[in-house]
Amino acid sequence: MSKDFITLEHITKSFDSQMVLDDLNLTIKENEFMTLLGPSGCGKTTTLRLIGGFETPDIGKIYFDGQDITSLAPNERKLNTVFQKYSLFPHMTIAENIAFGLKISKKSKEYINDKIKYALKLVNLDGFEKRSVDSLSGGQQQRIAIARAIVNEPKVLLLDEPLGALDLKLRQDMQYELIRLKNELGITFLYVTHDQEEALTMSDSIVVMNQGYIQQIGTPEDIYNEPVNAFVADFIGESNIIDGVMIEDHLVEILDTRFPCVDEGFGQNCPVDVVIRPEDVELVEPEEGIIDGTVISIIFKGVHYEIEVLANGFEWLVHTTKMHEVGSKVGIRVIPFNIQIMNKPESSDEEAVEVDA
Ligand SMILES: Nc1ncnc2c1ncn2[C@@H]1O[C@H](COP(=O)(O)OP(=O)(O)OP(=O)(O)O)[C@@H](O)[C@H]1O
Repeated sequence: MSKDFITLEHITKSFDSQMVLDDLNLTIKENEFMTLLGPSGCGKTTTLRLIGGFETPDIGKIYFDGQDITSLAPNERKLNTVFQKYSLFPHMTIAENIAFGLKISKKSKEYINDKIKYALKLVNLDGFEKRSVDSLSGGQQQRIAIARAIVNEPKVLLLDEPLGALDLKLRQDMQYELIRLKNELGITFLYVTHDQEEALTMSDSIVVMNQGYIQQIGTPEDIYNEPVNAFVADFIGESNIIDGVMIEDHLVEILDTRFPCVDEGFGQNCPVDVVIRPEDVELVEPEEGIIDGTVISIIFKGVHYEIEVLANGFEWLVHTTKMHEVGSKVGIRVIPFNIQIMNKPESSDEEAVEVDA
């Protein structure tokens, strides 16, 4: 198991009396690719900027490899940050851009030239030294920004939506490049995105945030398959989220219908949130399922059809490879294992969730 590398302890941060982070605790392991994921304004960038040294916490401590770095300036931390706007210097060549940090730290010409070659090779842009910034595509510029960060040999790369400006195909290519870089260089990555698919693809672990609180920390599989609450389930992938009542262990009632499930220990007649993924809903002949409904819309999505079925007043989202017709009657079946039961939040305010990082 890798050692703890960056630790945030009881971090609180406000701007203009607005609390943005409230008692945030987080540990990032060495060589981990950790992603902060959450809706706009939930505090992801602020968390990254605190670690990078661009903001100071009101309360709390930040440790890097055992050392308290809370009050160190950004250039005194062995971290490099790549922001969404890659901020290359337009009047410099690619080589000059990459060399910028190394020149400031007064490295020899030979060392700098070797590093430029090495970094360009790593980001698959060999031979681009003399090119101007203008002559590069957005994706190539982004790769140069990453190369510029890498030559400083940071132990940690902080990436704030670094692929946000790229089109889908380039994003996907760059996602693979970043994973490759992480594996080749053994750098610890802290990555910020609001794109759940990107987070699921790239991360060793995902931190789901909402309104300044951590909702869940886990592997992509954990977060997708075992969301701790309806917010996480809704944010990560599509879901049917339905009010329910736990009748007893292994039996939940939703939409006036009883569904067998595998959960237990909620107590009798406990109100719960029931989450069912669209790919886990099976459409069968009427009366062969647990509940009957009518197909109200069908969209072809390439790999599957996205179908809405109205059953007992609820519009079920279903992903299936089988064709159906709008207006047809269907039965809905869900195997007990695919029904996730969650406690309802205690109040409408988002609650902090105790997590083991
Ligand atoms: N320097 C600042 N001054 C005042 N308010 C700020 C400042 N920086 C951030 N905030 C506020 O703090 C909250 C969290 O911002 P933050 O940028 O951390 O969110 P985020 O999750 O990264 O959002 P996004 O995905 O939109 O970038 C927002 O309400 C934002 O307006």
